[in-house]
Amino acid sequence: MTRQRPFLVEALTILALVAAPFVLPHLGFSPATINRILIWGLVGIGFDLLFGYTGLLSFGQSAFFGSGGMFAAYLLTQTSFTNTIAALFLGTAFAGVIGYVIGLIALRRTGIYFAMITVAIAEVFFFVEFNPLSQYTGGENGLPGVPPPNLPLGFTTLEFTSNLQMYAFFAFWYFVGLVIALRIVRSPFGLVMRAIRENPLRAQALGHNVRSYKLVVFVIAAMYAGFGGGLLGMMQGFMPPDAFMFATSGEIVMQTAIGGAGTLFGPLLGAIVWLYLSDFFQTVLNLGATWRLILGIVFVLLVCFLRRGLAGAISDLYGKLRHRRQVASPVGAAPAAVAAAPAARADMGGDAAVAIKTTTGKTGPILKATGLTKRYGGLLANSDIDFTVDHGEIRGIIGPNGAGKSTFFKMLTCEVEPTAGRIIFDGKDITEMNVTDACQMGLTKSYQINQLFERLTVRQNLTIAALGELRGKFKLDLFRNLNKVPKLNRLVEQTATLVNLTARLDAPVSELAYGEKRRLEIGLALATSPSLLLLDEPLAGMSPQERVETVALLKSIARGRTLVIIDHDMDSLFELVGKVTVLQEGSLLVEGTPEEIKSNPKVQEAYLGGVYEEVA
Ligand SMILES: Nc1ncnc2c1ncn2[C@@H]1O[C@H](COP(=O)(O)OP(=O)(O)OP(=O)(O)O)[C@@H](O)[C@H]1O
Repeated sequence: MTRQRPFLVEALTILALVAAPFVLPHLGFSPATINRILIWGLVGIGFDLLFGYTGLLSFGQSAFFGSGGMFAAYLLTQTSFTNTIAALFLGTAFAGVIGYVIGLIALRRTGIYFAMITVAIAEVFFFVEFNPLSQYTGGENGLPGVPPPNLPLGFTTLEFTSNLQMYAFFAFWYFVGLVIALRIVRSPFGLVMRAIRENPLRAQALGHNVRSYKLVVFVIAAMYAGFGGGLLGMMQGFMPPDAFMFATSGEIVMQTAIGGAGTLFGPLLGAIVWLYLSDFFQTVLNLGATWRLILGIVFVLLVCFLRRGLAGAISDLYGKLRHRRQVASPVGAAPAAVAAAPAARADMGGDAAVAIKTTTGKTGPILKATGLTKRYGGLLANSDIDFTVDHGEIRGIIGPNGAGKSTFFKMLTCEVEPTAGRIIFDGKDITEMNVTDACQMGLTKSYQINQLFERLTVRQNLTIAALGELRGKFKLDLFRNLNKVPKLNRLVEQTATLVNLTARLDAPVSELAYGEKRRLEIGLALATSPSLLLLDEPLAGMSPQERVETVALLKSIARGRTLVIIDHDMDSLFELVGKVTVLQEGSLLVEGTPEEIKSNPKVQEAYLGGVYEEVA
């Protein structure tokens, strides 16, 4: 895994939080603005987990911000409740419950539809706060009289009444919120979140229950928002109804975009810029309503020119400086790289048999499909196919373009539901199963067109696949250290060795050559330790040299495994497989050994059209 300096980020954050109330006032920040920045920064951490790390753009945070804040304020102003910290946590829990219910609805859709549902939800909450629930929320008056935070210690009660005391209280909770979020993003759960952001369909196909992961992150983000809402009420001594306004959600989104999504610190930096400028334009320059126009222009400029936001720009600059320093002192850099290799080998522990499963010595069919049919409207992509694969078999599937090969694979891996027919895998009927459960059972495929996690490294890609195998389809291991998952490193490194990517483990996928990406595509499927692996055109798009290398690789992968391979490169395929199935126009034409297929007149006529004779 990547080398990290433990607690460096946390230590720097503490330093910055301690220095801020003494430094920022000299730069023109009022104490109230500084406190407000912390609240927005904290709410933004939750939003960043949702948007920056999991790729879910929600405009509904105002609903949770308002609900959590109102709940805490209601307890403290309308009941005999006096414990502010308990009220904050109850407000947070309330926001979490609401987040759970809304998440169940909103997460039924993805992309723009998900975002639009969250907009609608924010509006519904705004309406509900002002109308049916106004007797509890104070309607347009909000709830006045919220006490400042206090901490009962038994013998005395600490009161946080002055701006600086409140700052200390907010900074403490900001830090706690940050540490929790850092633990989450460094956990196996956090890596699956990034997988979902990059390629949710592949994450699903690698055995992760994407919907459950999304729901948990949605609830976490709602809880951060609810906690922030509670803090706002205490800071202002009044819970304002405009917490529920859509503008609240909009500001969280904009501040995160300015500061940099997927960084955790981005929302705080964005809040610093946003709140400072809005104060400056309104109170120092007295721009009247024009401040919104100018702030809008500043927002557009920042987002256009700093694509990864302020935090992204700072991290890019730091990366460049580090790179320059390494180039300037190559002697110092080399030993580190060299040292990494033995460490990796040591991690393999010389125990190559442990992680990736091979065949179990079973005999007989591992997969049996009968009458498999897929209809797309009027088009019959697959028609009444009977197909059996035995344990330990290496099967090839060929057929002209459009013969229905990929559709057939999609049905076998439960990516698409057959129109008719049944699929029995390892003795179990999986016809109506989903792709995640099929993968968990040990049936998966590599894709004809690469489906990788592009912005992550090779190691992270393989880790995502291996996590599905080692943790099951869902695990709430939010605070577990990714480096401490048993067998994980070994499984990742064994897979990298199998697909010849050991030297590229820490390279971002976007920097790989095409052939390397194709090998990683196979590696992702392999890292799930499938008992039956389907490879959809593994040689597609490769140069002749890459094909030769990949065929050699596939031969070594094939040892002790059960594989079905689709490919158009018949010479290579016939070298690899023991038996070939030929599809034509969606139907099974013939099955046989490569020699039988080569000489079969039906195949010659219907599929090869004599071409293979020429090649042979
Ligand atoms: N989602 C879909 N909706 C409608 N038609 C589809 C869909 N997927 C595939 N088809 C059609 O089904 C037929 C079989 O497609 P499929 O991709 O399975 O063929 P193939 O043998 O894998 O082709 P190739 O070798 O070019 O990849 C084609 O006519 C294709 O256009």
